[in-house]
Amino acid sequence: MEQVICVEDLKREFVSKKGLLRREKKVVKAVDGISFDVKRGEIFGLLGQNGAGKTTTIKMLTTLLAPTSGKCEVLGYKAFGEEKKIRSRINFIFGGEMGVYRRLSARDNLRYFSNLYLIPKKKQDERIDKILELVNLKDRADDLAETYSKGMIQRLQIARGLINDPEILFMDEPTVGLDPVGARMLRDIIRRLKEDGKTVLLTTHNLAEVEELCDRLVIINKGKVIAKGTPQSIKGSYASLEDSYVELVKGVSA
Ligand SMILES: Nc1ncnc2c1ncn2[C@@H]1O[C@H](COP(=O)(O)OP(=O)(O)OP(=O)(O)O)[C@@H](O)[C@H]1O
Repeated sequence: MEQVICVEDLKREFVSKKGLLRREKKVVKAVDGISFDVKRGEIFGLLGQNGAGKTTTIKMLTTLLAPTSGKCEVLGYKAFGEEKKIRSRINFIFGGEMGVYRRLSARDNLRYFSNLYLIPKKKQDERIDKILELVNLKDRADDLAETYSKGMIQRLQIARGLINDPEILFMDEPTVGLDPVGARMLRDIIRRLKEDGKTVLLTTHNLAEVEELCDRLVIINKGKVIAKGTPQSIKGSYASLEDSYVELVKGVSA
């Protein structure tokens, strides 16, 4: 299978000033030499405790943040240096309620983002209808987003993330704050994206979700990879992936 993400010994440091006179430098190694790859069509999980370096990694992969060093390639191009070749072919969704206009309907939100991506007017209606259908928003497509539930807003965010028909969709905690029904609907959508041939890289703190959805995953802790493989291989002889995860994280923190 074709590799669409390749990360090797990737590092990102942040330097901040501390102390009363802000003369002391503090270096945070947010991502400290991680390596993994993602193949086309996979649902790939990026897991780790708060502050492990997940968002920093996603920002580098989505061309929003420059690495300090290491290899960070997406669709065969350098995420920093060749970002123009990547941007039109990927998209990302961050959990929470940012990224859509609440004073517009779902349809108008999607028209707006279609225009930003320079999607020809002729193609827009067909694509928007198809996406609204996929995320189960067709019935409410013309109501203002401010009247939507949290789950509907989250689905509208996914719709926004699909507007450029991306080959890779990055999702940072897509089911955060959703009730069980809403979260399940979202997982169904993610599975349908895979059936459609898309690659999905997601972060989540929900281990059952990872077990259910992900083909492979990597667990990072303090910027370093502590485990990678299929949910089954990481679970090993533990009763659940969660048990195995807790032991792994405890092991490196001891
Ligand atoms: N702009 C920044 N300046 C300084 N430190 C930063 C910056 N961005 C992130 N960090 C630090 O880098 C480390 C990794 O942060 P990151 O947001 O990548 O973690 P995360 O795994 O996404 O966490 P969470 O699950 O809480 O979202 C943390 O220690 C964080 O404080």
